[in-house]
Amino acid sequence: MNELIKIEALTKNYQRFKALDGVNLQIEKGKIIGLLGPNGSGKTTLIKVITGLLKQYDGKVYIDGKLISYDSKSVISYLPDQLYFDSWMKIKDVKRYFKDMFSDFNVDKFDSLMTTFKIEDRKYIKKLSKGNQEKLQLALILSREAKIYIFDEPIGGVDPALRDTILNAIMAHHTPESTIILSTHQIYDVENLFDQVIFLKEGKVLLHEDLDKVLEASGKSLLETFKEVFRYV
Ligand SMILES: Nc1ncnc2c1ncn2[C@@H]1O[C@H](COP(=O)(O)OP(=O)(O)OP(=O)(O)O)[C@@H](O)[C@H]1O
Repeated sequence: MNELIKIEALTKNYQRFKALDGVNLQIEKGKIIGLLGPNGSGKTTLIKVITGLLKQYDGKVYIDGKLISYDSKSVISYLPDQLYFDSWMKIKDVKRYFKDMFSDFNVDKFDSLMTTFKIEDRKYIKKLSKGNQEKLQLALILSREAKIYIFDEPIGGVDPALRDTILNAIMAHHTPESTIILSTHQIYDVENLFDQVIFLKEGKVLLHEDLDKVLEASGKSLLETFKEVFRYV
């Protein structure tokens, strides 16, 4: 089965505000997908639904062929953008925690990523720089042998050199069996990585298409296309 995520008529209201409005999506395996849209378009809300953090909504969400449930977490590797660690925790503690929590957590992969990122095990997480915290988060996500990897702004607020390191690590760990969903505003840096893009606007899917087709139809870069589609009046 090629379909890893299927979403039918998904609507999410926050009180009377519609954050997601009748979203239908089918996401296949083996893809790298850019989830793009302006501030407030519903990207994080959609990610929270797919990852099971938000449970109150209308519509149906299937993960790996089954209606979303607590078990769906076993095929999705995701960390919320705000990570909360106790002040006593060192990297080796969070590694142990992940090993206990997720049977698919690959310790060797984690250690190798931390070596690549030059971060030592005995460091306190709270004392890491923002960039190193981003790298730790990335290593935790990538070290699971999951089917779906979701990144919400993995390169927000990091320097351009680190951006490349992070994007290279994501690319290096991608397999034909897994799908990556990457939400970002840094379109210029990532547009060559995507197989497909999803444009969200005011809670609706404006476009879900192969990147090649989008570029061919517009005759412009993805960044230029994005700016044109979402231009503020
Ligand atoms: N808990 C909440 N209560 C009320 N409104 C919310 C809540 N969470 C999100 N919203 C609203 O829902 C809309 C979609 O928010 P969401 O965070 O999904 O957008 P986004 O596309 O991820 O934005 P950004 O690019 O700025 O991160 C926004 O208008 C936001 O203000």
